[in-house]
Amino acid sequence: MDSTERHAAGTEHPTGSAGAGAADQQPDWPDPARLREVTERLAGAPPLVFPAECDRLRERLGAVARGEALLLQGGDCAETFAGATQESVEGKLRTLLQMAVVLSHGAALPVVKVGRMAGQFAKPRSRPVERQGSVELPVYRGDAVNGPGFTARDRTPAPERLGRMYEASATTLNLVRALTTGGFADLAQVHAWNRAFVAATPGSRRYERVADEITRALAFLRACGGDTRALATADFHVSHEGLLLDYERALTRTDPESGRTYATSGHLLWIGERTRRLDGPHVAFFSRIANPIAVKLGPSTTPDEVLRYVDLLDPDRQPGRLTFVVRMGAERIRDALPLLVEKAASEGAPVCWVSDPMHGNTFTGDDGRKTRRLDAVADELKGFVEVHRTLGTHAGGVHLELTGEDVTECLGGSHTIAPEMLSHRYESACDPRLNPAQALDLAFLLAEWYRDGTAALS
Ligand SMILES: O=C[C@H](O)[C@H](O)COP(=O)(O)O
Ligand SMILES: C=C(OP(=O)(O)O)C(=O)O
Ligand SMILES: [Mn+2]
Repeated sequence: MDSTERHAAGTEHPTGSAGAGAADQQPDWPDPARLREVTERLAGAPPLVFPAECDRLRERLGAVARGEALLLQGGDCAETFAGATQESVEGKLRTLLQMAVVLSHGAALPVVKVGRMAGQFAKPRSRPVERQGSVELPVYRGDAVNGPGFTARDRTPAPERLGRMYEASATTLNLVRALTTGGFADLAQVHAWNRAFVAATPGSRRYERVADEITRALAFLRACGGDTRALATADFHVSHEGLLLDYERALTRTDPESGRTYATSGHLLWIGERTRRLDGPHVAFFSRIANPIAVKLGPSTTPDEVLRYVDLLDPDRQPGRLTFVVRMGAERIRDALPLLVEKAASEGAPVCWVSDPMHGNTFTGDDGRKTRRLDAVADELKGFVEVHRTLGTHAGGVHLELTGEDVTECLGGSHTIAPEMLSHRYESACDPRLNPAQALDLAFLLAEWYRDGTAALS
């Protein structure tokens, strides 16, 4: 058996198939032979990301763990193959870069930018099937698995989609790399976009103050002989939920220099709330890859579980290796988070704490669409910052579902989206995303909380 075959076979693979029981949330592939063919091909394909890039992100996240930087992570809930276009990738990048400038100014810290991009094609779901009238079909699990149309043909999991996931990820990464090393990320240009947003935003006096300060800071930088183009190369990495273990195992590679094994499907992978079973195959797989990794923590998480994740996933206590992304809901964050943070701090675990204020605040509106109120999202984020301020720990950043297009999927914001507007442009393949104005609203609020504290601000 050559190394390619070993990768595909699983049992002798460096990331193995350990972990009790079957992996949660895996598709019911109807044709295992076809699945094997596809994963064997992927096991011989070039890596999408390289070990040195993953190590670099881990170092940058080490600064977040030490309180010297912030993490901004964002992108679609579910990427689609059709969405791997220049326009769509540019829009998300632009929004994230704009947010990063605002946050960096507010917190006076560098911002580590990570897209939910170039691999976010698979979804865990609450229910395995969807029923419409008397017809029941497998639920849509992301373009990596099946199609969104409510037909048996679309909904049958098709392994060749894993090959298309690899290709769409490569296309997206190519765009990300080109855009972040070209003039697109020039700080002066990004700030000009922010000024345009502020000018077009109703009641934006508070934003104007921040935008004026950034304008002055840029003028000062130039006066000192600095060059905003020197900042044009944005350090940008990509991430996704490492959900489909067949795909992830096929794309692991062992670095001949260090002998360490990396998932090469993305720089950072995370374990979702639905697959974080301590004795499960996802945790076992993640314990064997050297990438920076994250775990989503929902409201049922206990302090002891937090410690077990640290022991299993970051036994060397390496700053930047492990990030906890908390998604409790606005009503629970202030009660549920302190015990978890205190437990990790008392053990000296050098983890990053990041808020996902989206997934605990989803509800289904009268028209049957999933949505989120920006007020609730902001409230959870504020609660997250408050908890850390009270404990004297570092609120390490934010993880958001957002898009660069003017969609109408979440409610509220300074360009108010009202419930009757949801149908205008609801395009998400899964969960409702912030549009660029809502994402920037949140960035300006968060920047104020970092700068001035949360107490004095509404
Ligand atoms: O993105 C997260 C989950 O996949 C999503 O919230 C699940 O949605 P569902 O409850 O509609 O299955
Ligand atoms: C599935 C997701 O979140 P969670 O695992 O936190 O529910 C997600 O980030 O899209
Ligand atoms: Mn989601």
